[in-house]
Amino acid sequence: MGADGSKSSKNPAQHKEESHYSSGWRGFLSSLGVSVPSGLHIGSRRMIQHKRTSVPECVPGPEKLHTEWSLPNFINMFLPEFPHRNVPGHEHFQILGYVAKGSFGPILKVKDKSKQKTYAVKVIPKSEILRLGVLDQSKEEVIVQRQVCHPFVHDLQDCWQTQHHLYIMCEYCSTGDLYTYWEMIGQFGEDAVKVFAAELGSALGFLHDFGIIHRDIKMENVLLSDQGHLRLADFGLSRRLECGGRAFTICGTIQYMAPEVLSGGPYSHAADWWSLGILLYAMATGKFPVPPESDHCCMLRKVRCFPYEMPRSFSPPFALLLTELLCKTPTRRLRTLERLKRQTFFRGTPFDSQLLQKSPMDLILELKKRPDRPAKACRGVTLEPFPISISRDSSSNSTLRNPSGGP
Ligand SMILES: Nc1ncnc2c1ncn2[C@@H]1O[C@H](COP(=O)(O)OP(=O)(O)OP(=O)(O)O)[C@@H](O)[C@H]1O
Repeated sequence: MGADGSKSSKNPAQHKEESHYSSGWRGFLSSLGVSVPSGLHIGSRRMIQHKRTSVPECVPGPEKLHTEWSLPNFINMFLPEFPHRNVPGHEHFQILGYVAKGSFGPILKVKDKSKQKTYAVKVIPKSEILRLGVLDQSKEEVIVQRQVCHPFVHDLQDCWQTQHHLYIMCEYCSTGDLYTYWEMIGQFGEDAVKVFAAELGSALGFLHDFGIIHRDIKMENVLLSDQGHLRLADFGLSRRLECGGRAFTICGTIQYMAPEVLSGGPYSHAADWWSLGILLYAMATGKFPVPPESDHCCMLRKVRCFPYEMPRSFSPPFALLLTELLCKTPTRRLRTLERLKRQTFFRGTPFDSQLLQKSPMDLILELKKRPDRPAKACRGVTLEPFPISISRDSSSNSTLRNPSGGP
């Protein structure tokens, strides 16, 4: 399947290359004692988009990558962000299972034997990072996640590299992600949406004060604590942007991308607030205002034409909030936490992390007990109908390689 949910038109070389990775991954996971479901296709949606849009022709194939880089270089280029360790750590970690298919490699559930704690570890082949030209972005993910500490942001616990892989380890969230519950319930009432909006808005306000744009706000990246409260995760597309700075890279997940991102910029932190508006709209209605298109040009045309009128079922304060978030002109959009807090929709809502988390999210905890949850939660092992994608145009490659600023 392609990123648009349709059958992809891969040429034989692409098929060969993907099966190379899949079999490599199957071997790797099997060697760690993880059984891989036969339906699993480890060729991510992001990778398909990269191939189509941004891989320069001179990038060597995976076989060459292994032989062309001498071992010290293959390690040095990921230093100092990823300290080198010799083995994945069979003696330290017990692999408990497979969590999801990530964009670049699987996410595994592991137990630290000495601490008796459970973690989620993203295992990324270095060859994928180099093939897709996202070395700096992979470092940016851990630099950003190390810098931030906030009750609604998922913490980075550790990261390291071995000869061929990068490892990014976070605390394991047994409750899973918001997308799973959205799929189970179809839509959420405004009371639940309000709590998630306040928590996610608080996380965005905090990140933006640090100069960080997340760039991939979506339900799959909202993990939930044991009490069902929000933990924003996946900083794989985030970047630091100084006040007044602008970005140009077309990236994110297509149905959540702001018009100024889809058009190739310039854009800034306001783009995350648009994505928040899309997420809240989808939570409350069960569908996206504009369904995902196969490429960003089609999506941009649809977004530009769409009136973003709010359904009559929305309360007036909620409709007003979404109208302000889904404003196509970024400078007029609701784009600060202060302005979010002043919305009538949040009257009486305490924007304090402890007070927001005082009561458990009963709805989530009830849904967590439902027998159909495991089937919804393991969507990572099957092909998804939605595009969860990254798309970059060739002119924007330099932006990804220069995460600390500039176009
Ligand atoms: N710490 C965690 N605890 C529980 N589940 C997790 C954790 N981290 C990730 N997951 C699950 O794995 C999925 C993919 O994780 P993540 O988004 O970090 O990877 P990714 O490689 O960036 O993939 P994608 O491109 O799909 O966003 C999440 O949607 C979530 O369901």
